[in-house]
Amino acid sequence: MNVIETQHLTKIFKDGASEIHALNDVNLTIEKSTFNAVVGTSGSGKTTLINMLGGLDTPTSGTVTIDGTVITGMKDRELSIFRRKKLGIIFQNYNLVPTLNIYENIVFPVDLDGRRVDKAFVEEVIHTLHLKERLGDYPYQLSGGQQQRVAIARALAAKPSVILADEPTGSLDSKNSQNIAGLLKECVDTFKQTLVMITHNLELAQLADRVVRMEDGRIQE
Ligand SMILES: Nc1ncnc2c1ncn2[C@@H]1O[C@H](COP(=O)(O)OP(=O)(O)OP(=O)(O)O)[C@@H](O)[C@H]1O
Repeated sequence: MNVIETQHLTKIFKDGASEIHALNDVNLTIEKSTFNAVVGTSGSGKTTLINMLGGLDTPTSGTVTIDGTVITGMKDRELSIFRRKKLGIIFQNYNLVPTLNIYENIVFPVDLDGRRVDKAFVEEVIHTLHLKERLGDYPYQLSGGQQQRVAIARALAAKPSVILADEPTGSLDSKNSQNIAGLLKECVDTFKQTLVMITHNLELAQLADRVVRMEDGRIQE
């Protein structure tokens, strides 16, 4: 079953008189419960693609379907509810809530949705991400790498069917990157989640079931 599908997905950025074709007629299907790495040179369209899959930006043309629902053209409110229920997005800038402590940040999306937190699972995530000692702290007290780990924990805690990640281990050392990639892989296998992760790290890409290679806004598998 395909959990993600794009049809003729195109994004053109206008820059003065010139146009940048960041995505060029991308037709991508991603199967449920798979780990997908997106690789490609700088400027090839990876972040633009992830933003479109997460409904964070609107395509110039084409559509995105997630779990059978066409999200393209959805109203903002509808889209943010859909996103909260179905998607875990790990941003490059962590977007933690400054007035909530680390634990509250991690369970925030689940709380917002009025769902029960799976405490045992959240504890495992916290343990793997080495956040146990920091749960009562506030985001400003954490380093960039620690904040990144909180953002990953937050995305996983809600057990979304799709996890979108843009360089989730970008500011971490190689051992921590491997551990976190291992945890993400475990989530894919255990909870049948689907992961689409941009990475420049070829070691991490090797853990993936599929490597999607982008070049000039197109997929070159
Ligand atoms: N908001 C924007 N306005 C104008 N051009 C943009 C915008 N966002 C992206 N672009 C352009 O679209 C192209 C694709 O950018 P994108 O960020 O998707 O690449 P990327 O593969 O993620 O690169 P990197 O690996 O460096 O993060 C680039 O040429 C970029 O300059």
